Amino acid sequence: MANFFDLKARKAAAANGTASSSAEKKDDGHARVQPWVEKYRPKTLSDVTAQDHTVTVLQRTLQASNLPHMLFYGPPGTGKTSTILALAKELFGPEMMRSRVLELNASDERGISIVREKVKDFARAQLTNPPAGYKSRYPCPPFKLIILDEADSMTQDAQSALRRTMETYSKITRFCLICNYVTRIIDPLASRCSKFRFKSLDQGNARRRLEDIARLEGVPLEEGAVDAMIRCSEGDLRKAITFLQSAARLVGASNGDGGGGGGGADPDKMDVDKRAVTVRVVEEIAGVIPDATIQKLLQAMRPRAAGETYQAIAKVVEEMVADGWSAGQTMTQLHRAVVYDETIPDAQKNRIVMVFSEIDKRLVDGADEHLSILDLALRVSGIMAGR
Ligand SMILES: Nc1ncnc2c1ncn2[C@@H]1O[C@H](COP(=O)(O)OP(=O)(O)OP(=O)(O)O)[C@@H](O)[C@H]1O
Repeated sequence: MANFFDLKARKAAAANGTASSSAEKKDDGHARVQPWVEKYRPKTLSDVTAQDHTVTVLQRTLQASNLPHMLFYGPPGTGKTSTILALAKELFGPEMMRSRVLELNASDERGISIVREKVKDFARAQLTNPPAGYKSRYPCPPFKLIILDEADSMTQDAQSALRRTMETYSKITRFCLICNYVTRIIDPLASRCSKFRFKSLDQGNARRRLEDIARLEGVPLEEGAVDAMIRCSEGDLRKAITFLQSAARLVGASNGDGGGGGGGADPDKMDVDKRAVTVRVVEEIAGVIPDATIQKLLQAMRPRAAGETYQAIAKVVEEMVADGWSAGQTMTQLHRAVVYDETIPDAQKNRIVMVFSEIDKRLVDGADEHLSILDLALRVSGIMAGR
């Protein structure tokens, strides 16, 4: 039964580790670039990092060959999809994955008709039996698994319809709902599931993973580059790995094709100075304004003699606009810089935050970016000066 769409099949193949190197070659013999997020997607539960509690509980359910309905929730890029795919693979084995697992997540797969047709059809379908001898390698328990990624984007009607399907076919079909916002899952559905919270990856784990990938791909890293990837990705490991791959391609620092040949760097072939991934390259790819620029703006906003403040701020803002930095990005980074600045008293920070929210709304309403940032900087500067 071909339950996977093309995309899903490719994703699952990558998850299964079945994307052979020959499959990565185009007909003309050139290597096709494989996203490192897929290449390094955890293949087993024990490959999943930083989600120890969840992994331990799931490993127990694996030993018991039984699964409850599950709800995985948490921020993007923290391993939710990888975990359920790894679990499914360990439970059913690669051969039976095709007939026992249905994964849906595309944006057009959220309406009630999908739940009524595709999900229900799969949920009530007879189980196919594993080939002889297969069970000795994989538990392959007598149920199927439906993975609904981005379940928080399902309409309320679709979620209500799902509730019934879940109940009716629970003997032969288990569900795993995946979402970022658990509050968007209706209560009757959430209460039928065991909930697993995925947390943002901490610095240590994210660093180890990124450094491992860089080593395997032969990517030299400037000091601080991994920190920059972690900072710019805000706990989203998918984003961080993508930054690493994009940066490596930009500086021509990965082995072979940029899709990675593995095996580590060859120091003889590599001009480390020229080809290392730098902090600046990472920040550029991430669209992050250099720290020095934000500090310059903050410096201009510090209290100074009357009349000079406007000139100092206007000059920096003008340079930033000329460099193409967006108001949104400036606001995000300036906000962080101000909030973490211990020299600014809390009472002032409270007032400053109000200014940020006001300007943010104004920008959403379509106000001019240059003028809005200028206004923001001047008003925050005024508050910092005690006015
Ligand atoms: N905990 C983790 N351990 C190892 N790799 C991880 C982890 N989290 C994320 N990754 C890496 O990031 C990629 C994306 O992870 P995954 O798709 O599982 O995230 P997700 O939580 O399902 O994200 P989203 O909510 O955006 O769907 C994986 O292919 C893997 O390379």
